[in-house]
Amino acid sequence: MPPAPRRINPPPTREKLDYADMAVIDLSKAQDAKGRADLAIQVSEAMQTLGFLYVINHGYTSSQTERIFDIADVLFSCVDSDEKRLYAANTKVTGSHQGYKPRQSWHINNGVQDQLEHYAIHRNVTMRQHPEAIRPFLNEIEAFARHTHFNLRLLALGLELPEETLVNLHGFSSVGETQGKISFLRQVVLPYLLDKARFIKYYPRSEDDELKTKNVWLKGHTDIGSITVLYSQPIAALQMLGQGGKWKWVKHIENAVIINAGDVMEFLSGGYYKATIHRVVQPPVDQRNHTRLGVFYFALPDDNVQLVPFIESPVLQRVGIVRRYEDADAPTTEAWRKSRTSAYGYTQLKAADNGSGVEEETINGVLVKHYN
Ligand SMILES: O=C(O)CCC(=O)C(=O)O
Ligand SMILES: [Fe+2]
Repeated sequence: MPPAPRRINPPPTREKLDYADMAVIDLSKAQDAKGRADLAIQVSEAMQTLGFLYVINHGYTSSQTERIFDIADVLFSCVDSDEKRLYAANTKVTGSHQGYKPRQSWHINNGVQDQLEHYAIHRNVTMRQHPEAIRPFLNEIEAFARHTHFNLRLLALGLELPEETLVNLHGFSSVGETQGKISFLRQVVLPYLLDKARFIKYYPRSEDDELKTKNVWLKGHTDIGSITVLYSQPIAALQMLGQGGKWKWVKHIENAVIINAGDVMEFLSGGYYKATIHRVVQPPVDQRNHTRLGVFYFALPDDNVQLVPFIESPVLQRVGIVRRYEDADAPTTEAWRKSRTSAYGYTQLKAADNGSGVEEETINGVLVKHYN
């Protein structure tokens, strides 16, 4: 394997934080059908309540995970600013994140721009050119992206869909059959063939920026796609909006991944799986002054998929479907992804009428909220 500079993280914080009580899904128990059925129930419950869960024993060893973080940092530490400009995503125009997002391109609050840089790579790593320093690692990034298939089986099982069908569908790669009624399996399994890995590096900010934004680094939001997979790392900063409107910290678990559903999953599951609001804030005192590196996997269905709820699911037939729009008005993934992505951080948000401090925008007829 080509060498990558080693990146050393600080130890986990010693501060007592108000942590979210998230379910821990142990994938080593997924060896047999009974184990998988039990896990599916746990996943389903977690997705309907907190909307955030941990997965452990996901098949990557700690050193494999560390290696991915080292590789991710190459994109930020080993590429100079001229070359970064060459590979800029130009998200506002393209509605796509592929490439670099430079620091200070999104508005956070009170005139303060973000201090995070990110790089997104499509699962098919050959789709675009990448900076020279990262080229030796593209095979490993592709393997990493493929590695994340596992979550979907459990999420689909939670909707009482046949497990074997899912397994068989893992090799499914055609995206041309999207006319007529598309099955949920296809909509939810397909994403893993089509979406992207994203690496984010957050830089410490000035005291002035901290004051003006009340320590918010990335505003409260729901994710755009179906599922986000986030590799747990020790710098505390991620918070989710818990029941009762209280922000809870997400605790680091060594070599766990954190999974949450996004808007698309909420649409497809008729509100059954919740897209939970989360944000990033300044880390606790003993972890400030460090950069914070994040490794993510964002799943999105194929661009042609119309985001209508999966009416075949026995679970949804029992509990009922909550629609955010009429089926006839449902956006395609492409329309949703492009308008959400190009608006994020760039549009002027409107304060909600109820004085709650929440800001709003309307995307494809769906009200999208941002929290401070
Ligand atoms: O940095 C994190 O922990 C979360 C980032 C996030 O929410 C996002 O990129 O959508
Ligand atoms: Fe997010």
